[in-house]
Amino acid sequence: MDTTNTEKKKKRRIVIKVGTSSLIKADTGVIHLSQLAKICEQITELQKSSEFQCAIVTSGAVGAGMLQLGIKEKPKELQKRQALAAIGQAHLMHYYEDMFATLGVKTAQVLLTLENLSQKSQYNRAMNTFSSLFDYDVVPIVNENDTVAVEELRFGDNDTLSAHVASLISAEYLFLFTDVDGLYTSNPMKDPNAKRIQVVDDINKLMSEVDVASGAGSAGGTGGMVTKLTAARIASAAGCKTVIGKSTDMEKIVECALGLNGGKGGGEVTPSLNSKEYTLFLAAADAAKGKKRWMLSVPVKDRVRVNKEGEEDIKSGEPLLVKNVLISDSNGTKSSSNSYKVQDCIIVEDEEGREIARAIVNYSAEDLAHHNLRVSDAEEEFVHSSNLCVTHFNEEYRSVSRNN
Ligand SMILES: N[C@@H](CCC(=O)OP(=O)(O)O)C(=O)O
Repeated sequence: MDTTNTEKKKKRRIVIKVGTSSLIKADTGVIHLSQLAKICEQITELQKSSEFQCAIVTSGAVGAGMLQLGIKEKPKELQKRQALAAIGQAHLMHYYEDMFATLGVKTAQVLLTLENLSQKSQYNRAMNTFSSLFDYDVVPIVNENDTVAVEELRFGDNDTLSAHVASLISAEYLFLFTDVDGLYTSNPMKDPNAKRIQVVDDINKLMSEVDVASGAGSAGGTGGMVTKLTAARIASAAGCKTVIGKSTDMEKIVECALGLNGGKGGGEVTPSLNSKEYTLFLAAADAAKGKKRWMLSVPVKDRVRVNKEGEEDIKSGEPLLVKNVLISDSNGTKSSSNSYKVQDCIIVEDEEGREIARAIVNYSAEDLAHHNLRVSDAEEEFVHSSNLCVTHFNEEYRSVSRNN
């Protein structure tokens, strides 16, 4: 066979997010070295297989900073946490670098803020940088740039950051490793009837069935189940599958999800996955691309509800018209906090308040609330179709978008 013309095989990209609870021992506050070693070994195996390119999103900078200064309780003041992150980040990277160097893998530190990704030019720069890092066969180790992030432009938690990274690098899988073995119907520590959810293909349905708030994060971390669902929704819209599982089960989860043990499936979802100890979120059949994908990284300013007609239009790729946006009615019932401006990014909800899309709007809340505009400009586009990114996926949405 002529190998000179053989196309270079595209590698499968994977994002692995490791939470504070997996890296710092809760009782002593020290780095969990054996766990860190396991994570690095697992990633080394994937990276050296020539099939995968891996990025790590790691928490633990604040925890490592606390360890350095001998502080036992996480301070409430943001400023102090940001200082601790600055102290701990270098310490954390030192552990990763040492461990990976022993295993023969090179690493890079990438610190990002939501503000970076919300600027299209910086988003593109970051995308290209990741691409070059992968070409150099280096593992990017990502964290939020905690020291400079301002409140309104912070990811705030690394679950969300990891989903943005997965979207940015077109990852096939996002693994959210934590101290629980998946998403439960309620808190398994308190409710003996709590059941683990195996496969999720409709986040909105799931949110109506699950007591998400009960699955809060650990004391050392920031995220919980709510942030994991937000992450899964972003990743799914970007065409990436999300897995939530225990970091101690990392090896078997990664092997199973990626199809490394069975071989044949090549990582595709099979019914046999249903019996594994993690929760798998499926990806959108039609992943958002280009500008629509970038929109997933633009901070959301408000939420707006639409009627059934508006929902149908969004589903079939049509623009959202002014007349289909629900604004305050004569009883004063409001569908949004009315604070968005022209060209802001908002979440579009159905009549029941379930997220269906992200949108960049042509009118401000004030414009819309103005009666004259509503009557005369009802057929105007509130959002152009190129500025609408669907973030809700189930069978109905998939089959509609497939047919278009
Ligand atoms: N950027 C922060 C992590 C914030 C965070 O999301 O923590 P976690 O809930 O443990 O994933 C740090 O490095 O400490």
